[in-house]
Amino acid sequence: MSDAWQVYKFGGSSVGTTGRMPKVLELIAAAPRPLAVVVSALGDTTDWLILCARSAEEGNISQARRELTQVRELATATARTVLNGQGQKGFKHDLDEILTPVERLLSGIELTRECSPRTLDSIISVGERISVTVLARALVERNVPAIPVDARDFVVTDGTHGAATVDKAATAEKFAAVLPRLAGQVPIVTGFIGRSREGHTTTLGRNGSDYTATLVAGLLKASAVTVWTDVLGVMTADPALVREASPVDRLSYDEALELAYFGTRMFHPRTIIPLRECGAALVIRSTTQPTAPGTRIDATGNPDPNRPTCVTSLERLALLGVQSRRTGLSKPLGGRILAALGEAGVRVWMTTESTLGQSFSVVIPESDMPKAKQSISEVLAPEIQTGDLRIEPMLSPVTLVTLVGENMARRPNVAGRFLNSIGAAGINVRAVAQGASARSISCVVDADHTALAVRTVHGAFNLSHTEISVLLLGKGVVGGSLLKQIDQQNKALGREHDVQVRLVGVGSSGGVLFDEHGLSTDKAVELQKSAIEEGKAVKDVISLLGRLAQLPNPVLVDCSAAPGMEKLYLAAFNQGVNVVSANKQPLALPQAERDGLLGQARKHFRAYHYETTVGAALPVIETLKNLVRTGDHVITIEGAFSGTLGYLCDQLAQGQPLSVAVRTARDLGYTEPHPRDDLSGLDVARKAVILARELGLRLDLTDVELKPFVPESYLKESDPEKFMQSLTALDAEFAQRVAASKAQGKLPRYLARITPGAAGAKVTVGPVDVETAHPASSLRGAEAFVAFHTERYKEYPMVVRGAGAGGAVTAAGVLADILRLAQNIRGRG
Ligand SMILES: NC(=O)C1=CN([C@@H]2O[C@H](COP(=O)(O)OP(=O)(O)OC[C@H]3O[C@@H](n4cnc5c(N)ncnc54)[C@H](OP(=O)(O)O)[C@@H]3O)[C@@H](O)[C@H]2O)C=CC1
Ligand SMILES: N[C@@H](CC=O)C(=O)O
Repeated sequence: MSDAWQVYKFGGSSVGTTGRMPKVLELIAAAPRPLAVVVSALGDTTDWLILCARSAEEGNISQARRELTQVRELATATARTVLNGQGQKGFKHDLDEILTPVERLLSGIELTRECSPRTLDSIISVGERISVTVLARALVERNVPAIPVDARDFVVTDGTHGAATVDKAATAEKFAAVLPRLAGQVPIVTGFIGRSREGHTTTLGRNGSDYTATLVAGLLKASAVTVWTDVLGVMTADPALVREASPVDRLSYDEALELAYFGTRMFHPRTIIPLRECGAALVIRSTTQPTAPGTRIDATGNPDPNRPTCVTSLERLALLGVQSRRTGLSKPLGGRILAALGEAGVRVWMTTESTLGQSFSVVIPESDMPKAKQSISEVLAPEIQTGDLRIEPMLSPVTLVTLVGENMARRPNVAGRFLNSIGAAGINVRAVAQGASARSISCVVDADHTALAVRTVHGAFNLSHTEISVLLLGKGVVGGSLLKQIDQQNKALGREHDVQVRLVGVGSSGGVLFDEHGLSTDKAVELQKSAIEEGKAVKDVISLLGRLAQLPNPVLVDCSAAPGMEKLYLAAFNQGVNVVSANKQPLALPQAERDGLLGQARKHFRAYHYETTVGAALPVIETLKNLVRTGDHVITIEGAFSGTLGYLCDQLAQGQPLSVAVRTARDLGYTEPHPRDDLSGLDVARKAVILARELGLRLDLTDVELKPFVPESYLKESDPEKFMQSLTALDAEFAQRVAASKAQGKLPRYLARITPGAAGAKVTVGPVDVETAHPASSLRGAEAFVAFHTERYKEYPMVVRGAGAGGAVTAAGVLADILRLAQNIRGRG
C-alpha cells in the first residue's frame, strides 16, 4: 500500500442530507490512509446564513433569527443521526460556541443596517466549522482517529472578501506548523474558508471547498483528491438534454480545464490548476453509488485517442457583432472591444474575428447585453459616427455548444463532422471558434436548438448512439414488416453501428399516434388503433412536423400508397425533416412538380431516399445514379419491373387461373393496395418514369406507351375485392394466351424499356412473349430484373435481379434508406 496521502472532499449535498452522513462515515472509515478530509457546509447552510445576514441588514432581525434557527436545526438533526447522547451534548456546546457570535453579529448588522463583505465572510464561515465539528465527533465515536482542523489556522489569503486569493508561500509555512499535530490522525478540514494576513476570516468563492481540497493535496503531496458528490462523475453531456449521457471515465487536466471554461459546474479552473502543478489526480465519485468508478482527471486522461470526451452547452447568452465597412482599420477591433467589455465587467465566453479583422463577434451573458452595448458604443463612437463601423443587431438568447476532446488536433475532420452534424440536423450555426489548444471546438446556435444540437453532436461523435427519429406512415405489408425489422435489429444496430432507430409516430389513413418520447415497435400498431378509436390520433400530419423536427435526425417514412403525399414532403423539407419513401406517386408527378420536390429537399439540405420505389430493395436506383454520376452513357434500360406481374406470368405458365394467382399475389403482399395499379401497368409505368428521370430525361406518365396486362374495361372497378372477383371472367382467355405462347416456345412476360434518344425518350411498358433465350424467361415467382445497357456495359449489360416485391424485402430496403441517414451523419456505417 502506498503511504501517499489521499484527500477526500465531501460537498454540501453529501453531508447536508441527514440520511447521507452515515454513508460518509463509512467511506472515511474504509478509505486508504493517510487520509485528509475536506468538508463543505451542511446542505443549504451557506445560503441560509447569507439570507439571515441580508434579513438583518433589512432590519428584519426576527426573520434573520428564524433563518439562523434553520442552520441550528439541520446541524442538530444531523448530529442526532450520527452521535450518541454524550456526543450530542458535546456537539450542542460546540454549536452554541460557533453560533453565539453570529447572533451578536446579526444584532450589530440590524443596528447599522449594513453588512460588510468582511462581516458576511465571518457569518458564512460558520457553515464549514459546524460540519467539521459534527463529522470529527462522529468519527471519533467510531474509533476513527479524526481531528477537526479549522483551515483559517493555515490558509492565508489576501483581503478580498467573498473571493479571496490564497498566498501559497505563507500558507505552506503555516501548514508546516500545523502538520505535526496531524500525525496518525484523519484531519477533518473546513473547506471554503481562510484568514487574511490581517487576521480576518475570508472565503474563497465558488467551488471554494474544492479549492481547499486541492490546496491541502498540494501541501500534503497527496496522490489524489476524491470529490464525493451526488452524481456519477463528469457526464458526456448534460443528462437533462441527452438521456444517454454517461460518465466519462478519464479526463486529462487540460480537458477538464476546457470543460470548466465551457460550462461544467462540477469544478472550477482554479481547482484543476494546482492539481496539474502537483500531479495529484482529481477523482469525482458518487456517495450514492460508491462502487462506481466515477471520473478520474490526471495528466494522462483517456488513452483512447479516438474518443472526444464531452459536449457542453452554455445557455442564456447573446451574440454581439461589430462590422467594419472599411478595409484596413487603423486600430484593431478585437482588442478595443475586449478592453471595453473587461472594464464594464462583462464576461466574454467566446470571440471570433474575420480573417482580415473586418468583423469581430463576442458571446456574452444575455443579462449583460445593455452594459455590453453601451461600453462598445462608447469605445467605438468615433468610427460609428462616421459610419466606418456598425454594431450588428444582437442575437439572443443563444447557446454555446462545445465539443471537448484531448486529441482533436491529432484527428482529421473533427471540425467538419462537428459542423456537419449540426447542419444536417437543420440547425443554423451563428458563429464558430476553435482555440489554439485544439482541445475544443465551439459554435453558437439559437437557444431553441440547444437540446437538438447537443444530442446531435453527442451522437455524431459516438458518445452515444446516433438516434434516428422515425414517423412512419403506413402500417400495412411494408410498414408492418418495417416495424418488426426495427424491433429485431435495434439491439444489433446499437451494439455494432452505434445507431438507434426510435419510432416516435405511426400513422394510417385514420390518423397518427405521435409520442416524442418514443413508441415501442411491437405495441405501436395496437396503440395507434386505440388512439384512432378514442379520437386521439392526429389527422393533420403536417401539424406534427414541427415536433418531429425538434428530435434527433427526424425522418418521415412513407409506406403508404396515398396520393398527395408531396405536400407533406414539401412541408417536411421546409421544417428540416428528411423523407424516406416507398411510395412511387410523388416521383411520378408531372415533371415540374417532381423537380420542385427534389429541389426543395436540396434547398433545405434534407435527404429524400426512395430506393424501394423500383424493384423493392434491389439496388436499382443507386446503381443507375452511379452509372450516370460516373459518366456512363445509358443506351437502354430494360426489365421486368413488377414483382406482381412477374409472379402472375410465372403462375399462369404453371397453369394457375389468373384470378387465383392475383388473389395469391395480394395475400403474399406483392400487389399494390389496389391490384388494379399492377394489372393496369400503371405501377410499372411509374417505375419506368422514375428511372428515366434519374437519367435526366424529361417526361411524364402520359408519355409512356402503355399496354395494360388486362383489358381496359376491367380497370374501372375501384373496389379491390370486386376487381379481383371480376378477373374470373378472364381466366379462360389468359389460359389460352399462355398456351399459345408456349406452343411457339415462348413465355408471357410484362416488360418495360426506356430508350433515351435525341428526339426524346421512348418508354414502352406492356406484355411481351419472350423467347427462352431472353433473360426474363428464367424469372421465377416475384422476381424482377433490370438490365442496364450502357457504353461501358455494351457487350454484357449490368443486371440487377431478385425478389421485386414483398413486405420483408421492401421493408429491408426502407430500413437501409433510413440507416443511410445515420451513415451520412457519422461519416461511417
Ligand atoms: N408491397 C410491396 O412489395 C412494395 C410496396 N411498395 C410501396 O409501398 C407502399 C405500401 O405498400 P403496402 O405496404 O404493400 O400497402 P398496404 O396497403 O399493405 O399498406 C398501406 C398502408 O398505408 C396506410 N395509409 C393509407 N393512406 C394513408 C395516409 N393518407 N396516411 C398514412 N397512411 C396511410 C394504410 O392505412 P389504412 O389501412 O388505414 O388504409 C396502410 O396501413 C406503396 O406505396 C407501395 O407502392 C414499394 C415496393 C414494394
Ligand atoms: N406492386 C409492386 C410492389 C413493388 O413495387 C410490384 O409488384 O412490383
